[in-house]
Amino acid sequence: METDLRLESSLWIGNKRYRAVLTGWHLKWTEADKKNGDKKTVSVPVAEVVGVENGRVEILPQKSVEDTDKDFTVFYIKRSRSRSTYGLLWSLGRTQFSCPSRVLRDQWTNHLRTALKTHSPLRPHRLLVFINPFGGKKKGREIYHSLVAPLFELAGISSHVIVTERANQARDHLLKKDLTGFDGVVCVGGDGMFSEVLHGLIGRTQQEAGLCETDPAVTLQPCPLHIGIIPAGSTDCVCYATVGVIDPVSSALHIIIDSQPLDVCSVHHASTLVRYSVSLVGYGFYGDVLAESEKHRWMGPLRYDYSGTVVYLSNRSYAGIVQYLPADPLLSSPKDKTRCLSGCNVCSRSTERLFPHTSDSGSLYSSHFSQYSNDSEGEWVSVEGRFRCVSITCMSSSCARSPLGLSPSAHLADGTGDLILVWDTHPLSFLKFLYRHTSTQDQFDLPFVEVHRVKAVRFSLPDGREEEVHEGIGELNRAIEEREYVDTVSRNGSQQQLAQSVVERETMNEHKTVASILCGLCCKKTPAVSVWNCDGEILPFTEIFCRIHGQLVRLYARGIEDGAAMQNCSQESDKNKSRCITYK
Ligand SMILES: CCCCCCCCCCCCC/C=C/[C@@H](O)[C@H](CO)NC(=O)CCCCCCCCCCCCCCC
Ligand SMILES: Nc1ncnc2c1ncn2[C@@H]1O[C@H](COP(=O)(O)OP(=O)(O)OP(=O)(O)O)[C@@H](O)[C@H]1O
Ligand SMILES: [Ca+2]
Repeated sequence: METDLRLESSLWIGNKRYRAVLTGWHLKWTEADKKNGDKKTVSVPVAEVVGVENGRVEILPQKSVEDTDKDFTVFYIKRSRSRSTYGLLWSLGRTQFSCPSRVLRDQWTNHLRTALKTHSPLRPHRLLVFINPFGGKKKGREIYHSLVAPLFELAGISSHVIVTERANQARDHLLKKDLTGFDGVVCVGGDGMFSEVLHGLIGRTQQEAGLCETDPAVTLQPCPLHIGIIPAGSTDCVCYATVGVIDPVSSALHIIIDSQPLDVCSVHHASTLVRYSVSLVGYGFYGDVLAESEKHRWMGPLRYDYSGTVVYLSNRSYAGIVQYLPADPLLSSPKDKTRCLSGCNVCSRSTERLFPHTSDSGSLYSSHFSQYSNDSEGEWVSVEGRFRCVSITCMSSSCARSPLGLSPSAHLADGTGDLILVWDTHPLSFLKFLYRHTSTQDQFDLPFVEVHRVKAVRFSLPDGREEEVHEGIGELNRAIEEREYVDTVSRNGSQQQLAQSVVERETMNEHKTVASILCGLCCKKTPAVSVWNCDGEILPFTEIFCRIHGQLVRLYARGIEDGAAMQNCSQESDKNKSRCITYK
């Protein structure tokens, strides 16, 4: 294969002559008329070539085509360090080559296109795109059409675009409409839009597999369609934690070339499925911040800082019983100070453990899944007391507020979650814990903080506590519970019932806000229970059971690329290098 695709000739860039070589894995060009010591070689991995066009072509910021006979343009991934984050920004690199003849030009473009097909056969061809026109700064439509669509076109990807008109439209579409021919689903929006797509795709996959999502013991079927995220929301935590930067062009380029499995946590109450989560299932502080922030939506993203301050000053802690099933401690630890970066070994080994019959389990695209296998599990552990917060996260949950995240050493795809227990403590100590999230200081190195790598968690209230539940919150929960039940039944029922459930869910959201506002106004008492924050949604139940499903979905991403680590890649084999070369 390598020899078939090999092509070597002189090419011109501007008025300089280069020796260009296409091998199976790389396109390289070296200045020809320089002394050996001054010769610089640019090497682009074929896996990072986005597209090849005849003529002298530009794509961004505006498309322009000069249809000349002897020229061709190669577009590829270019990296730069981001000032504000740890990940690397990707942009579209472009080089225009001139050939001495049209025949040679056609030979180059044909060889390059064949190399792309051979080495990147699993790139998406057709995508379903949902744009939330109201997410974040309300720029979703503009971002997609000006920055993303031109890149998809260049990469030969066709897309069907739906601008949503209501909440849950994307989820409902994925649950019931024909998805034949689509390789993946892209959401343009924030974590809320991602969550809609996540629920739609997981639900659809289980329906088609005839599996019952409500049973926490069931091994769920991994989703065959990939999910892509174009960040255009308020927090964009899932994008930040899986790509390392909040940048629509970087994300569009990842959608074109990448694949990354992701763990998902299912949250259950009694025998119902409540929700799925990938970033935060949090009780106490984070639940209270979310509930408080719902009253101040008009503040935009700032509402979280305002609500965080209000909740911090209210100085609350909550009683609870936390039971957890520890993950195998020999595999990794949340305190091992490692980071899950692109090509992470812990995650690759987990792929082999979770799907042992997959032949190419370590490769970028392994789309066949087998049954979930239990490794050496420990015994359930139970702790009881008062907590400032109880958080479960399947990944680091890094975001702009906390660049290393809730659990800096958590892994995207190792089949485990991290349980963070913050025991009741002095307000200043708790502030110290919160503040450490904003720096590289270890938030777990505090005497009132525990962190455990887990596979499942159960939370319950101590005996008698339920009766103490604050009236307003109790009412709120009952109202939501009723509607959530209707919603769950409807998802497994007829289309008419499903349509009914959409109306019910929207009313439920209004009830949530009204009930919490009334509650805040009518009563100054500290509530005995908090609420759960599940990826930015308030859960209608206090007693829950969570289970981590290893690599249940796949994103168009590759995990965070670390600038420093990239430069250590120079000694890698050609195949690995294709994932870590830096362009200057
Ligand atoms: C002194 C500075 C302390 C800064 C503390 C920063 C901690 C930040 C931790 C961020 C964790 C994000 C987890 C991701 C959750 C997402 O799935 C979800 C959906 O988008 N977002 C939220 O629920 C939104 C939740 C947003 C939570 C923000 C909490 C902000 C706390 C501010 C506390 C200020 C205390 C000041 C006292 C004087
Ligand atoms: N057309 C629409 N009208 C109203 N709501 C919508 C629409 N489309 C999607 N939504 C809902 O809007 C919510 C927030 O959207 P999204 O996550 O894209 O933006 P965001 O700015 O990050 O959100 P948030 O302000 O909640 O952080 C989602 O939960 C989604 O269900
Ligand atoms: Ca994980």
